[in-house]
Amino acid sequence: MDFEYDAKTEDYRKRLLAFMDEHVYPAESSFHTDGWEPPAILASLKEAAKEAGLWNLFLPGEHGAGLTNLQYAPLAEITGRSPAVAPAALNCAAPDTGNMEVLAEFGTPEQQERWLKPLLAGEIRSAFAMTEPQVASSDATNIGTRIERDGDDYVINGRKFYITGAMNPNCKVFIVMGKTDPDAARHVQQSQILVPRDTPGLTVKRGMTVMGYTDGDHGGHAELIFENVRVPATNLIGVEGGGFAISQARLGPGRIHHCMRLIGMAERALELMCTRALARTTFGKTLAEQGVIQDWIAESRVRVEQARLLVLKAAWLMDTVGNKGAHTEIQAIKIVVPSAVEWILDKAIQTHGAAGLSQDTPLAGLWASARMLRLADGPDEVHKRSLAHRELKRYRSGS
Ligand SMILES: Cc1cc2nc3c(=O)[nH]c(=O)nc-3n(C[C@H](O)[C@H](O)[C@H](O)COP(=O)(O)OP(=O)(O)OC[C@H]3O[C@@H](n4cnc5c(N)ncnc54)[C@H](O)[C@@H]3O)c2cc1C
Repeated sequence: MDFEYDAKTEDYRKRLLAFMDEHVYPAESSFHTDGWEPPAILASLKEAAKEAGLWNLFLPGEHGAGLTNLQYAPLAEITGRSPAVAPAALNCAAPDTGNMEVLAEFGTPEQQERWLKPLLAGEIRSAFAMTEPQVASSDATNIGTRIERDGDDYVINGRKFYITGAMNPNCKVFIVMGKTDPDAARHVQQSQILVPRDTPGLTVKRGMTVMGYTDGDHGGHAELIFENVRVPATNLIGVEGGGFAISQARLGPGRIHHCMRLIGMAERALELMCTRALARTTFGKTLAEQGVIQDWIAESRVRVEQARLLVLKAAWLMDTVGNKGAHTEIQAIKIVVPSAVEWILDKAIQTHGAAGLSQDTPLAGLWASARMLRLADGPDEVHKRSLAHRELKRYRSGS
């Protein structure tokens, strides 16, 4: 087993680390806004990233940088050190990454020309609208929004919430999941369709915070109302009834990208924890000399290494046996990594005392991100249920 990065990954890492020092960390304070608008500095960061050849790193194949998951993992980790700034600057931010993957894989040439091209160029943003406030959306078969065929159009009615990116005025298109045939078999009732933001009948009702944070450009989550929203039938992605299968295809990469970035968040938290522990003295000793703090530091290092190894294994499996073959490991990392990183952030906050809860360090915002990732892209319990089913299947008689 070879634990070294290959030459291409090393080259990207070196350039990305320099980009973080030169552009990303100095821009962080400009991203601390209470509003929903993307900070003005983002446009110049994107130009700098393009110039540095650090663009669309997440996307394998002809449309992106052509990196494998294993090559992208350590790079996404580095961007996770500043998750509100770096992924957006490099055009590697959710939910656009998943939407670009869907359009690259399932989009028609016309859909790719109209939406994928400007997304790849970083000219517009997009959102993915599945979750609904009225139903338990962790079970995607509950989704009730109707997408009904009417002549050459589809007409959409429904309500969505926590739709990431929708508060950003530059978010020009939504991929909406809804039911085209409620009477079909459970997993072929749903379809996905492209809805331009300015379509009549679509209302961005309100912004939704995450534990009080607007999430700015990184999130900007919103509640949406669809009232007789009419789009041409050619806006359907793939085939009628294919929505569930498309969701499954997008979630594998989306989940691992989140986990890769979480590792970077944990590394940053550990760095801050150690620096603070060495700098503060209580009761005649530095915090770094207190046994309990040493325990947190050691535990943090061990947990982050375990998490990283599991993420890298999942990435390697996605490259070698495909996303489907890596299903168990993708679920495993979605269960393990947000919790591990939430724990590390909690200890880093505690080490900082009151300052850890304030806007003077990035820790409180990072903690909220780790906490929300125990829900977003599926709650822990749902991943555990599905992993346990697969594990039990191995021992059922006759299987
Ligand atoms: C910050 C943030 C951003 C998001 N962005 C998007 C987005 O861009 N687009 C989008 O469509 N959605 C988005 N979501 C929504 C997210 O995907 C859903 O919240 C998630 O899938 C859970 O659905 P729910 O909220 O309806 O919870 P429910 O389905 O009502 O579940 C509630 C709780 O029930 C428990 N539970 C559920 N099933 C089981 C089970 N089988 N066994 C045991 N316990 C169970 C879990 O503890 C779960 O947390 C986002 C959410 C957040 C917080």
